[in-house]
Order: sequence, then structure tokens, then C-alpha cells
Amino acid sequence: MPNVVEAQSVKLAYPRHEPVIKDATFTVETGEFVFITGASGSGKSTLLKSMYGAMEIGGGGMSVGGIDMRSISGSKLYKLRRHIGIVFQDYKLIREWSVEKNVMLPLIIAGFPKDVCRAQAQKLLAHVKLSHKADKYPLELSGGEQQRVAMARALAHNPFLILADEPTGNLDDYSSQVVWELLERANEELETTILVVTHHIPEMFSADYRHLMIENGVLYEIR
Ligand SMILES: Nc1ncnc2c1ncn2[C@@H]1O[C@H](COP(=O)(O)OP(=O)(O)OP(=O)(O)O)[C@@H](O)[C@H]1O
Repeated sequence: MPNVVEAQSVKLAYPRHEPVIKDATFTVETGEFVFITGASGSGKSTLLKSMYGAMEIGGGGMSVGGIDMRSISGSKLYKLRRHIGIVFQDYKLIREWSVEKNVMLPLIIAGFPKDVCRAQAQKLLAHVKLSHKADKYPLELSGGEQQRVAMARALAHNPFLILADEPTGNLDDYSSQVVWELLERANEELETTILVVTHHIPEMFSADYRHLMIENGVLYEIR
């Protein structure tokens, strides 16, 4: 397996704006848990977006899962996203669907039989401690519970890579803990590679994690 992410002198700029990222060079190997920090507006979300094809690579080179991201579009992009789990701060759950069906979504798209989708959704809802809410609808849940559903959904199809943007930004301590534990578990038990944009690295991650930091458009390896 090639490195999960390889970035060489990446530049990222919004149209008619100065580059947000002027130089990002880094490698992420399979099974790594990586935090990306930086001041507000430093370009963390922008960098994350470039890794799932939502931000054009303006210079340099990047590959994700061995796929060249410089000119990715159409079916190639669709295929890549099917193997990545993406978690935003604003959950993006489907309101008209039950919690369980929301978690089943990536598996439904991938064409798995319904009983397989349901069994996997039930397993993940247990991991995020929401089995008792499987039949509820997103708007009947608290913000923290919705984010835990989004996290379960992001993991449902066993992605090789999770990209999470401030996954605990709005959450209370309990929901934050559940989210971090789930990410840690996916990383340890399934070797899922995880990249998390955050303002604060939680204390439970004291040992082996990697830490990248963006400052003035340049990405630095802290460890
Ligand atoms: N669609 C856009 N068009 C133009 N500029 C944008 C756009 N989206 C973001 N920016 C700018 O790019 C810069 C980086 O934004 P980004 O969201 O990546 O920062 P961030 O580090 O994730 O910030 P925060 O920690 O506050 O979420 C900011 O100056 C922002 O204003």
C-alpha cells in the first residue's frame, strides 16, 4: 500500500485570493493518527478539503490513497470518496431518515444487502452509545448525539482514511470523549488512518500521535 497521503510543496488558493497554503509537504502512512493544528483562518479546513477533492491543488502535488489529486474529478473522485470517511462540525445528517438509516447510508450507496447494512449500523450505534436512538430522527437528538451519529456513519463502510474537521468543536465533555474513543478504536483495531483538524489535542492522546501545524501558510511537522 502506498502512503495514504503524500503532499509535496502543495499550494492552495481560493479564486482571486492570495494562497492560503503556500507550502505543505508531508506524508501520512497507513495507520497513523495525525492532528493538524493552527490559528483560526490558517488554512486547516482548506488543507483537509484538498484531501477529498473539494479544493483544487494550485501547485505542487498530492496523492491520497495512491490517487493523484491534481486533476481528480468525476467517477475517480466518487470512487475515492466512497473509501474515505468525512466528518464535519455540522453533521450533515439527512433529516428525513432515521438515525439507523443515516448510519447505513455509505453501505447502501456501496450496494450492500440491507441486512448487512443494518447489522453494521447497529454495531456502530452501540459503539457511540446510541443504540436506544436508532429509530429516532436527527432533529430529535441533541447536537452531541447527532455528531456521534455522523461519526458512526463515517466509519460504517470501513474507510481506509477518516478526515475530521473539528469533530468535537461544539460538543460537551461526554460526547467529545465518545467521539475521541471511537476514533482511537478505529485507529487501533482497524488500522484506519485518521487526520483530525482541531484547536486542542485532547490529553488522552499523549503518546504516539503525529502533529502537523500550519503557520503563515506553511505546514510544519511538530512530531
Ligand atoms: N470559499 C472561500 N473563498 C475565499 N476565501 C476562503 C473561502 N473559504 C475560506 N477562505 C479563507 O481561507 C482562509 C483559511 O480558511 P480555513 O477555513 O481553511 O481556516 P481554518 O484554519 O480551518 O480556520 P478555523 O480554525 O477558524 O476553522 C481564511 O482566511 C478564510 O477566510
